[in-house]
Amino acid sequence: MTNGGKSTLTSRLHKALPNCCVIHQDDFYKDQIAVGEDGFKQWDVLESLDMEAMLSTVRAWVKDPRKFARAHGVSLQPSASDTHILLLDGFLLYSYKPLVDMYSHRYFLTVPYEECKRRRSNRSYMVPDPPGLFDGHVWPMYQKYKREMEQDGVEVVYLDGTKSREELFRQVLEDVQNRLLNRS
Ligand SMILES: Nc1ncnc2c1ncn2[C@@H]1O[C@H](COP(=O)(O)OP(=O)(O)OP(=O)(O)O)[C@@H](O)[C@H]1O
Ligand SMILES: NC(=O)c1ccc[n+]([C@@H]2O[C@H](CO)[C@@H](O)[C@H]2O)c1
Repeated sequence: MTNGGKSTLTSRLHKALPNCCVIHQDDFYKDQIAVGEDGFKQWDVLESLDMEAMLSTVRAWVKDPRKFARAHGVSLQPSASDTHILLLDGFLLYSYKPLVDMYSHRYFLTVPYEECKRRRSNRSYMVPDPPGLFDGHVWPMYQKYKREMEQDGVEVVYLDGTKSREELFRQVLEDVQNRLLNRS
């Protein structure tokens, strides 16, 4: 969800994991964002993101992670490990069918409504939120997509975004490391 702490956690994991690349969904916003029936620019709908371009970027990593890492300035471990990790950071990652089944791990950070609204009110996006956007658009869209995701049976590991940054980082790092070990 918005302001759950995704970018903060992603950045920590990126630094800690070897051979690790990151793709941010926010980098795939279209140039033109439509105005909806709710009267707001539709920042929080899937149609405002160029998901085909994001999918192509993910596929480029899948095809050749080394080449992808080099092209994105990620330094690779010269030695043994042939494990490559791609982190995706985004608020609508589990609502775009072509990507959903490609993930090996799915995490979902949540915070209560009040905390989400409080954090959001302290943020300054490239385009500032107009008055009423949170309750009139952001929150209802969050609820809609989350409901659809659950109805579609997409399995995610929910993370409590009110935990400290350190605790969240440790929890996910441990989980990822365990899964990587169990895989081999
Ligand atoms: N574990 C945490 N505890 C308290 N505050 C946090 C925590 N993680 C992040 N924050 C703060 O919450 C705000 C949102 O964090 P962040 O940018 O990581 O969220 P996000 O989910 O990527 O947001 P969005 O995608 O909606 O822009 C920031 O001000 C950040 O410093
Ligand atoms: N990245 C942007 O340009 C931008 C502009 C306006 C609003 N947002 C918000 O970012 C969140 C996703 O990270 C969504 O909730 C958007 O409303 C982003």
